[in-house]
Amino acid sequence: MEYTPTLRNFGPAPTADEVSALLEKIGPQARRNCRTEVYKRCFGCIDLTSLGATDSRRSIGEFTRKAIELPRHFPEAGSVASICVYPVFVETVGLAAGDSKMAITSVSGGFPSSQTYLEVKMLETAMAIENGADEIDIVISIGEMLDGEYDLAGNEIETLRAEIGDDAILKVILESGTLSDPELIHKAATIAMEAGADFIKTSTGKNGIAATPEAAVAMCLAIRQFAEKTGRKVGFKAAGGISTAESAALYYSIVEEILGEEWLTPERFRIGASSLANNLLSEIEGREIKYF
Ligand SMILES: O=C[C@H](O)COP(=O)(O)O
Repeated sequence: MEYTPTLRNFGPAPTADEVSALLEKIGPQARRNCRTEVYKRCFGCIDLTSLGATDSRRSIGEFTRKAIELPRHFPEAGSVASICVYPVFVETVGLAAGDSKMAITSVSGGFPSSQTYLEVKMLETAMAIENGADEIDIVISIGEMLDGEYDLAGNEIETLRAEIGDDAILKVILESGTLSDPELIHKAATIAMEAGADFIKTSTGKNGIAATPEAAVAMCLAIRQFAEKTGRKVGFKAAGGISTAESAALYYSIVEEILGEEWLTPERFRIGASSLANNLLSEIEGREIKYF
């Protein structure tokens, strides 16, 4: 596929000082948002994740059954947004989920390093969708981004977007902790959105520094600029190392402040997490819950 290198300027990247100032401003609201109503909304935005080396068809089947039964055990909390697994378990989730409407997210494209052939990324993605994935999470080519090979990084995403078409939601992970610099995170966000991402996502949770509030601010600003210029409202997914109810409320508050209420639904806001659900359930129920 031909890629036209068109890294357009949708708006300036924030400086580190601007990011800090915005976070300081958001702090009080984030503390006020540490309350049951917000925790419930965060719960409904979770991509409930199991991406372990020891995952098996048995363990993922059990994980899925527990996720499906959440609203029955915890009606106040309700359901999560999706279950997120490795592609080889998409079919397992689908079988265990039965007639439930639980969405299935599959990581793909050589997750978590993205270091494989584009053809392999395409085949892995096509197979995940064929097996029932509704949403695909891929990782931007981090090394190429660090080397300034922006067209190459964008080309890959665009090719995978074309492969997926409208068959699934595409989330692009920027691995913001590795990119580190707000300007580079902002650039990666823009490249991913231009190449067709439906969501941009902070981290894999597998490569050192995971989600940070600073990266979330840089990404949400890029989403806002992109929406203002193109009219397309790309979603934001915070993921990697998010385990406390307070941190979920902080990411919620960043989205609320920068993007507004219309982003605070599972259509535009997700939290990818393997160890957040019990803590949110405990806050919502007002007692310690160890369900997962
Ligand atoms: O995509 C989701 C992340 O891999 C979850 O990371 P976590 O296991 O640190 O919560």
